[in-house]
Amino acid sequence: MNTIKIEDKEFDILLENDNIAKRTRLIGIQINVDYENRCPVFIGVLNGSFLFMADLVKEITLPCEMAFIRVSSYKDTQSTGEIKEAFGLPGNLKDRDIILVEDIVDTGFTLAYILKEVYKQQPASVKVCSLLLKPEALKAPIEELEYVGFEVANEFVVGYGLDYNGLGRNLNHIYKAKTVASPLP
Ligand SMILES: O=P(O)(O)OC[C@H]1O[C@H](OP(=O)(O)OP(=O)(O)O)[C@H](O)[C@@H]1O
Ligand SMILES: Nc1nc2[nH]cnc2c(=O)[nH]1
Repeated sequence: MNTIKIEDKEFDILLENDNIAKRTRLIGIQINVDYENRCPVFIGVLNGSFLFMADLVKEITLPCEMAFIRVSSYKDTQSTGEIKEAFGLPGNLKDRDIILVEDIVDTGFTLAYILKEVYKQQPASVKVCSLLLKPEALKAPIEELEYVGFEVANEFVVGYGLDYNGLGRNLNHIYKAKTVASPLP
């Protein structure tokens, strides 16, 4: 199906699962080469990364460890902005090679927060592997962003782990929100 509807919103297909699988395989091969003779720790950022993380690590032939973290956002009572909190970050990352796995990097705020937390533990190295990147939405460059599956336009996407109002994470393909044509003047 090339067009789907989730609640009030229509989506067009953007990336078919075959295409995602091929790109994931290539990224896995590259990581196997880059981390030869090392034992990286893959840290998936929940919820969105769960399918990509699962498919990616199946391509990894190195000895490696895995963990998942969850980042929550909430507003502080002093109205000084949004505060994030990370749950589940392993506490033994000193001198380890870390690969953070994301489904999407949009503004980059989530990743900036996670990177700050990870560096507190003095890891040997930190790289980021994200299936999707929205270059036009990124607020500041992320030098750790080493592996990117696909660059996408600044449009809302859903499927293969990514949700719309909690729905659509189970979709096999990735879809983009249909733009509503503005009425003629
Ligand atoms: O670059 P940013 O603008 O910070 O956006 C990227 C983050 O947004 C999504 O997570 P979300 O907070 O929606 O949680 P989810 O993974 O549970 O859907 C996605 O999984 C990234 O972690
Ligand atoms: N589902 C979804 N989550 C996001 N988080 C940041 N950008 C997006 C997006 O385009 N789609």
